[in-house]
Amino acid sequence: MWRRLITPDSPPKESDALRFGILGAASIAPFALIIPAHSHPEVIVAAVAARDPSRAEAYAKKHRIPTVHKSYDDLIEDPSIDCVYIPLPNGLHYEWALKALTAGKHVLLEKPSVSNTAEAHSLFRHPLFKEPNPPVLLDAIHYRFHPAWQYFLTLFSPTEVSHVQVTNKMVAGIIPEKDIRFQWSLAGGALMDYGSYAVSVIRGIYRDEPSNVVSGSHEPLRDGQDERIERALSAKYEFPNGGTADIVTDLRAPWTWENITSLAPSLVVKLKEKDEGVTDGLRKIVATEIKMVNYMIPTIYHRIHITTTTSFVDAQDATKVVRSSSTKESKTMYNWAPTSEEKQPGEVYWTTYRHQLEQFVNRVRGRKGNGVWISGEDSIKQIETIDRTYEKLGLPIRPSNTGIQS
Ligand SMILES: NC(=O)C1=CN([C@@H]2O[C@H](COP(=O)(O)OP(=O)(O)OC[C@H]3O[C@@H](n4cnc5c(N)ncnc54)[C@H](OP(=O)(O)O)[C@@H]3O)[C@@H](O)[C@H]2O)C=CC1
Ligand SMILES: O=C1OC[C@@H](O)[C@H](O)[C@H]1O
Repeated sequence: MWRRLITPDSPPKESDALRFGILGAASIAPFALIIPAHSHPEVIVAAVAARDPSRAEAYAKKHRIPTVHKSYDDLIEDPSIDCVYIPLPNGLHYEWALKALTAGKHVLLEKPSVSNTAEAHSLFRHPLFKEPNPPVLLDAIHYRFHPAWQYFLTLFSPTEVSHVQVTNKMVAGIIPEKDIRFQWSLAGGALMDYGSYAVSVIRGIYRDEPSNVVSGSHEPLRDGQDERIERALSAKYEFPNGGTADIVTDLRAPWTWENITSLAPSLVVKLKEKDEGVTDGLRKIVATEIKMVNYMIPTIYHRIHITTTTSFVDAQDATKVVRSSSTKESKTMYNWAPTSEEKQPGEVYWTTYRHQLEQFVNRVRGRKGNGVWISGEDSIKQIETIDRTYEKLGLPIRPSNTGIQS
């Protein structure tokens, strides 16, 4: 299993395999595309371009990519390329996605899809999507494609949810201060980066948009540095069903025991308590809490803990708990359930990125796939929630390199 995470089975490529090009010699590309492509018979990573061609050469050699283009534009104009993967800094996503789509390429776009709401509207509602045979564009929120996440969503109905807590923290030292994530001009910030997963999690769990960003706070990268860029951020939301959500994100959290032990991003969903009526003067209340450990890298390890607490309270005074007991079940889902009507392709060693690639290729090929997808409207709402959060906290909306502003 561990070996196949890095060196998965490599079936022969089909003669009409899709040819992908990568913009930038980015750190995430081996995990998000190059390794997943090995096990996909319909995907070839055919080309890469970097601002510095010698960097692209070295990257191509290391990852056995046959073609190196002199510039991002050259790669996009290469008629042999079908799909472009864009792992550029956030602030460049809009510009290069639009260029690639306009050139007729399908686009796998790293998260967060764009810098702000205006860019999101302009990109995902672009007139080119109304033309016949439009290209495919996917906002790469990869964890949503894994069976563990899809299984987790079947454990409750969104209307039952009363509270969600999501924590995505990294300890200091992992991300250097000069990183793209801390640069204003490149649309950096903790909420744009690790925090964007937390935003997508709460929206995915409620299957709705927050009715209100209630409150929040943030911490700057370091005193005296660009105050528009947050190192850490927390926010509270309300949803139309009356439920709430809290997100916490930090890209340089202090090395406390609590932060180290919470490195695997976790989330807790509390369901609305169920009142099961009164018998012999006692009211039965059932409370359910579902915790998912490591929703982001579930292939390596994950657990879904379901705790059900049944309490009997005085029918006249609910604060008097007469007796209470809990049961706990733990579940995992490393592959699609064998009982599903149509067995989905998948292996236990497939990462979230590999599952994502499977569905991306299905869309490009016009195949139904398993139905897991992120629509353009979903991507717009994701960015709108990020912007609403910044506004509530008094932080500026991230800038656009193309002049498009909210
Ligand atoms: N899906 C996931 O799990 C993850 C997604 N990401 C997302 O992927 C994107 C890239 O992240 P990551 O790979 O960590 O970043 P890197 O810094 O490793 O890569 C970014 C690439 O962007 C290019 N680039 C172009 N212009 C600039 C510029 N002005 N400054 C810096 N780099 C520039 C560089 O390419 P060149 O080689 O041409 O110089 C560089 O290789 C981000 O949007 C991030 O949010 C990141 C990590 C995980
Ligand atoms: O997308 C991401 O996921 C993993 C994090 O380490 C990273 O900062 C982020 O860009």
